[in-house]
Amino acid sequence: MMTAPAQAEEASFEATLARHDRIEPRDWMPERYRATLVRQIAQHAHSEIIGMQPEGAWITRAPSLRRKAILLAKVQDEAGHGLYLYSACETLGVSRQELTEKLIEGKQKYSSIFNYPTLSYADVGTIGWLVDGAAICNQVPLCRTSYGPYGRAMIRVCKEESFHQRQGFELLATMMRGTDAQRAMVQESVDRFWWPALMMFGPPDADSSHTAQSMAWGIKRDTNDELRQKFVDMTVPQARALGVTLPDPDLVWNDEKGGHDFTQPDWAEFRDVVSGSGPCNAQRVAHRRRAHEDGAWVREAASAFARRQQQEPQQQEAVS
Ligand SMILES: CC(C)(COP(=O)(O)OP(=O)(O)OC[C@H]1O[C@@H](n2cnc3c(N)ncnc32)[C@H](O)[C@@H]1OP(=O)(O)O)[C@@H](O)C(=O)NCCC(=O)NCCSC(=O)Cc1ccccc1
Repeated sequence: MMTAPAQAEEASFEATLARHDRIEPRDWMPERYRATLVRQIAQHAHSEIIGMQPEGAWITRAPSLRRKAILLAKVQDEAGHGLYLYSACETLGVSRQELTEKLIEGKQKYSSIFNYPTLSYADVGTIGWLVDGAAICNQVPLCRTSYGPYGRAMIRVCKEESFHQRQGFELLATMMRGTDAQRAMVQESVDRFWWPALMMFGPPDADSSHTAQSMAWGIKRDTNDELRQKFVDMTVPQARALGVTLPDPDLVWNDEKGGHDFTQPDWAEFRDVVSGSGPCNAQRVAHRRRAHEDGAWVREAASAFARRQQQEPQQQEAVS
């Protein structure tokens, strides 16, 4: 039996959701709401951090100084997105340290897309165009998510992602104006990334364990299938403008539904990748673990410095 104060708290939580208002860190929230947010925001933060690897691998091999500067800035933005998201998650009572440990122990997920390799420089453009394009489709509605710190983090993230998407499109458009070999490189890259990009939205609604509850709580604003459809409809005219073919012969406009019909990705492959058997899962997590371990001395030095500053404020002032 719920006590009267507990009932009042729950009623206030429900009323906030009904007004499409925000739940803030100090507000009462059901434990399952909190746990769902920690799961989703942590997965999102880990995706940004692991997502630095496939593109980061090309920084030293960028074809020009201009492309190198652009790629460096993009990868750096992704680190920033990871940090905002870890901060949003910390408002729910878990530390970044805890979340990082869960990631490197394989106890928390990150997006399936980053378990595929980047085999050519065109992949940098395709990731910008398709992967950031899918991320925008998914994240713009999350600016209206019911948890305040998550929604506010999404606003800046989306602005940067939309810039990333345009740089990817511009890179591919430049290659498409180049040689036959460059055009073939773009097409081959799009052929590889199309299906994994469709998987980014998660399993079909009928197999999605969390969608119904997350929609009821206003954490998610659209279902996985709705967002996938939006992504396909948005991408088809862009592919036409680029002059690339999306690798789905059954991709056609359907007047009746006002959207495209398209082939579903291979959901068995998705399950394999999510459960750890994708082409790069082991490599991605090992790399993140190594970076975390190699950075231990920096964390220790920063903590020692902060402790010393607290202990000797006057001395510090005198030095500065
Ligand atoms: C839509 C979904 C991803 C999944 O819906 P939900 O309601 O949460 O789950 P649902 O019941 O439908 O699924 C059942 C199970 O399957 C899991 N699973 C599902 N899909 C995936 C997947 N694709 N990969 C791996 N796992 C997936 C799901 O966790 C659950 O497992 P669990 O029960 O926990 O064991 C949602 O969490 C969301 O919107 N997240 C925020 C956005 C976000 O995280 N974006 C990341 C990309 S950011 C980016 O790309 C930026 C960038 C660009 C370029 C370069 C670098 C960076």
